Amino acid sequence: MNCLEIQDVHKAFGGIQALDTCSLSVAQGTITGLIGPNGSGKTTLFNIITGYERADSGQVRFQAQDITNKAPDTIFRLGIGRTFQLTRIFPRLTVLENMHVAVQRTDLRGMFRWWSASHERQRALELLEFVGLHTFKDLPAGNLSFGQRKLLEFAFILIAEPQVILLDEPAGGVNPTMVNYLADRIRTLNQRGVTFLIVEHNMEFVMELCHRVTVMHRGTSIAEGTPAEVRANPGVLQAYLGD
Ligand SMILES: Nc1ncnc2c1ncn2[C@@H]1O[C@H](COP(=O)(O)OP(=O)(O)OP(=O)(O)O)[C@@H](O)[C@H]1O
Repeated sequence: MNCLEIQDVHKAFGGIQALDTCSLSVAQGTITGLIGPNGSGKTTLFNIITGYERADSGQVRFQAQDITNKAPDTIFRLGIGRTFQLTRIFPRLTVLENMHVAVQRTDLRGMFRWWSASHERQRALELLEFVGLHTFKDLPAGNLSFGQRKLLEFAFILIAEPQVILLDEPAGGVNPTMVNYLADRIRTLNQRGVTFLIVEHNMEFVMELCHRVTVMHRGTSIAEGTPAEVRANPGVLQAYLGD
């Protein structure tokens, strides 16, 4: 079953057609990679799925429900969490305080009104432990490395227990040990039933981690399959070489 379906989405920025009749689907319970050359429309597609950009036309469905152009907080509440290419943390607050801020953000406040302060703290600590940051909980988040900040952002979205998680370049600028650790956390969550859609330029990471891979080129999906199928597809190499 597909949990996410994108159908014939168009999006232009002025004269630039960022998405052009873009269709793809993400099967429930998979880790799906979204790859493609720079400027092929991957981040624009993420922004449209999560409500940060409006589609000019086309449809986005989540669990068979039309979510096209709904507000980001509505989509988040429905169960789609995402991270961004650049991290969004408060550097002078501690790691734990950053977790509390994440809970307090408007889009989460309504969902967790019933949380007591102690429950919130316990859940925040559990998630910090899950992403391996619990020993840093009392340090300013600004002291964290770039990779650790990405793990902290990952913990933010886990607060809401999303069914689908969209990760935008999770391995970009992150050292290899941290990349392996992140892959392990993604696999663990996937085994618990979370579906992933991951934009990533690190091919080794994508090919080892993902069950399915979709390739974008000039605003549309040009190939889809297992990592081995995509790797063997001559059209994919052509897209990267710039036809
Ligand atoms: N807000 C915007 N205003 C104008 N043009 C934009 C905007 N966002 C994206 N674009 C353009 O749309 C096209 C697709 O960009 P997008 O960032 O979605 O590609 P991408 O595949 O994510 O690239 P990258 O791998 O470099 O992150 C590019 O030509 C880009 O310059």
